[in-house]
Amino acid sequence: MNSENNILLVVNPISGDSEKSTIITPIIAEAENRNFNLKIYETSGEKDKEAIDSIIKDIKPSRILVAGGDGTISLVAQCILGTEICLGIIPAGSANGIAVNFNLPQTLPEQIEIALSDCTMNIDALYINDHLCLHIADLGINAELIKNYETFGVRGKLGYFLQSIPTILNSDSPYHFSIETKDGVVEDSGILLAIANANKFGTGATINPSGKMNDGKFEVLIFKNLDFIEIFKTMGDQPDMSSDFVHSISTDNAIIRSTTKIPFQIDGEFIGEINEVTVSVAREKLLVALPEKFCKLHLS
Ligand SMILES: Nc1ncnc2c1ncn2[C@@H]1O[C@H](COP(=O)(O)OP(=O)(O)OP(=O)(O)O)[C@@H](O)[C@H]1O
Repeated sequence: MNSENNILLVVNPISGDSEKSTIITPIIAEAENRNFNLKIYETSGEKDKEAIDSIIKDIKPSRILVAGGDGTISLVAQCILGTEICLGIIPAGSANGIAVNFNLPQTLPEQIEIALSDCTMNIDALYINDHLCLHIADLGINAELIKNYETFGVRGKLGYFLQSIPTILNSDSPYHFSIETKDGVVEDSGILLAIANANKFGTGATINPSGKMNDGKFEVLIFKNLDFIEIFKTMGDQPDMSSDFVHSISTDNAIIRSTTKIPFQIDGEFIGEINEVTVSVAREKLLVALPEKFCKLHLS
């Protein structure tokens, strides 16, 4: 049984290269306003999961707020998946792909309001080769870009931009993929294969407009080429992309194979170069506090 008034705030002090006191102080004030008992845990990068599991056991929070990036959100999600503990997101990372997907507002007071609100939804999580995925994983040119970005030294959007052209020029794509689902095996080739639980990347590009995060399914999307007109369309919320540009398969289970090893990333973290990926929807859901508009769209 969770203690309704106990709330945990998990802060990653290094995420997004930003000072966190400007986030923590207003959260402390709002928790006092609402008579919550707030405990703060600062991540160290070492054994954080064990430490958070132990605090959860100890104070039985009804909610955990995360002030960090996608990596910290994923860490907390692993601790609370399948429980009644609600996740509240205060985006404070470099890319914030998960927050962008949920259309979280830009200002801190609005973010705190949503993170503490009763507008909650149980969302799907995916297991991909034993890693948890809440957002989007992909094989190909985007993962290659993330790998190059991580070793480049220039952070933020400029770093991605500076890496994008050499990455495209030096890429081994197109790659050949075989996608096995319960409906059979599909063969296709492309520059990028995305496994999408969510709708859009942290850049705002909507690659999976019809995907729902609470339908027990995910989409495998094979992008065939670098068609700049089609890529431009993804900047809208409901892009009507040509089937010559993207091939979409909706499923709850898949094994994806390729003839060569391909760069692979999950939720913005470069995993390595691999040629086989097994994906399934987790039986347990993740309870998240979200903007009303997002919940309405997904529950309609
Ligand atoms: N105190 C710390 N010192 C060094 N590294 C830390 C510390 N706390 C957490 N980390 C590391 O931070 C990483 C997670 O960062 P996170 O994803 O939250 O932020 P980000 O990378 O800036 O944002 P995003 O994932 O949105 O791009 C993990 O690798 C974790 O081990």
